[in-house]
Amino acid sequence: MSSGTNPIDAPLTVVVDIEGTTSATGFITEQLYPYSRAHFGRWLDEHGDDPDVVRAVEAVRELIGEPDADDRRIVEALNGWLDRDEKVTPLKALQGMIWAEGFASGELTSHFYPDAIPALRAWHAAGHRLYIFSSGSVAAQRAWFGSSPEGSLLPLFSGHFDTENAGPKRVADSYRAIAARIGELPERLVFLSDVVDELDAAREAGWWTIGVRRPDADEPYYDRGVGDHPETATFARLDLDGDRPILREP
Ligand SMILES: CSCCC(=O)C(=O)COP(=O)(O)O
Ligand SMILES: [Mg+2]
Repeated sequence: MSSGTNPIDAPLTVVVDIEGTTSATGFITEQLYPYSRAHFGRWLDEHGDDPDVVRAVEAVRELIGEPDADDRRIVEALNGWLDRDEKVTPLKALQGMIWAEGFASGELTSHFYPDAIPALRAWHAAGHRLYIFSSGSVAAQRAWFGSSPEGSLLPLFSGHFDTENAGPKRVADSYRAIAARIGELPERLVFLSDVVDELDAAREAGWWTIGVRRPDADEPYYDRGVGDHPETATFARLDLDGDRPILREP
């Protein structure tokens, strides 16, 4: 993919995580998770023939090793993963479909830290390409960023990556796949996340990393910290003007 690679003096490309980075984990676990829990059964009833739902249900059956699992058992498995906040791809796929409906009807709203939207807008205006890499599915990402309190932020983004189209977030090959997909050299890519294992994986792939540690983050994320990655509580400190990201003094 070197033909699509940005020139070395082009602005750095920024890839952001959502939960714990642009947005509060507690908001997602307290608003979005219960909403999906309340709607899994209805969704399978009403959309069971939709090819995306069929694919997700088959993936659940395979993961739980029960090829004949009925809808009741599928919902039970989904809720079990939700209870343990396991970022399982078919769970995230079904949540994304359900949340998209919730956002469209106005039942759901999204949350962004006060520094996140101004920084994303400024980086975009300065010519940085922006992408999202989240365990939340692409459908969930589009619904979330499409319904921000300041209107749709989707025009700011050049693309979306999730565990289905890129791979697990704690695996370096997922970051290599993203770099290849967007035609960018690893040293031109900056990843922002609250999870140290994700930051480690991105760095292993040759990316710059910034650990985002929000003061209001729930345990265990805040307590785990971001290891030896540069750390900030706010996007406002991030200077992307040079050939590497720099954190300004707070
Ligand atoms: C609002 S998008 C969906 C959020 C979600 O379900 C999730 O698991 C987010 O995890 P992240 O990788 O963004 O920390
Ligand atoms: Mg996160």
